[in-house]
Amino acid sequence: MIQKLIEKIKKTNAPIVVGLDPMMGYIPEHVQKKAFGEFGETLEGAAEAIWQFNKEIVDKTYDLIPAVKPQIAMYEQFGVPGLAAFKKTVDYCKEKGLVVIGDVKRGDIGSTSAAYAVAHLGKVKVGSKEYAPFDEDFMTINPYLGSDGVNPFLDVCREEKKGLFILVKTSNPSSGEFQDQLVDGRPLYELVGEKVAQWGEQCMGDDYSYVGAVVGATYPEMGKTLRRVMPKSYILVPGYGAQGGQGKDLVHFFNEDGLGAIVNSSRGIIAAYKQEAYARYGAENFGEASRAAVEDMVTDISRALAER
Ligand SMILES: O=C(O)c1cc(=O)[nH]c(=O)n1[C@@H]1O[C@H](COP(=O)(O)O)[C@@H](O)[C@H]1O
Repeated sequence: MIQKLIEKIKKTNAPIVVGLDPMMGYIPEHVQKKAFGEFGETLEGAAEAIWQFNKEIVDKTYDLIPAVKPQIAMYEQFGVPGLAAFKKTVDYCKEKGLVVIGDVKRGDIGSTSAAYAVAHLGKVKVGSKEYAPFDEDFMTINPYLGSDGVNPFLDVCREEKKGLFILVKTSNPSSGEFQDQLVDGRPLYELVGEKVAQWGEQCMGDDYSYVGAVVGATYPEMGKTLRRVMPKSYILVPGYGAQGGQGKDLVHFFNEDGLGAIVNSSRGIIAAYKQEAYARYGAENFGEASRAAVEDMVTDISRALAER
């Protein structure tokens, strides 16, 4: 799957991910109204609104981008219908040829991690049959429990040729509270980065491992160090746009080959129509506004990479 991701990045010339985080407040009135008209103001109505919103954004952007990252919390809050909308979104994006990164941030003791790995990347046995329940291409995981909590994910990745993005240094303001603590004089995130590089060696594609890392765009200096610590790991970089990250902050997340990083923007793309820069599109044309925001993001990152 890392190979497919790299091929798609090269083909689109766009090392970006559109984050499908459909909070209700971002879904235009007319989409909500139609869904509620059909299903009422119910969890089913909310799930339908989410699905219609996602579909329009995907239809308007899929030819420009390699990958999407649906964040499961935004769906889960609407219960079982919300999760069905998550699955429908995953399947539709795959039909459109996109790589799907399930942002599910799992991780537990080994036996529980194994079940999470099966749910999102692998296959579950039911009697004599096997099913791929959510079937994303990559998933995000939290490594806080250590190797025996991570190994079940690595096993499923090797079997299925799928991939992981492991939290190393997160983009949020408090991420330093634990992640920057010094352990034998070195920050914890660096030790986790080293571990990701080791786990990644067990899961190598041609040039890159299919075990990647998450490092926030909001910490560019740390990104520079972590790029060196994990040379063969793809870095998923959230924090662009709504959290303040810009193209110029991102150049050190990339390797010399121009690969090695993929930058996520969620609100900056899916809620573009609410921003002044794209207000001319109006809520009716929110998909077109997202397309314009994708084009601007790609230009910003390409320019920064060309100038480095
Ligand atoms: O794993 C992630 O994707 C993630 C890690 C991190 O450190 N920071 C972070 O913002 N994210 C996710 O990336 C997305 C960022 O959304 P925007 O700030 O709207 O672009 C959300 O889905 C977050 O859950």
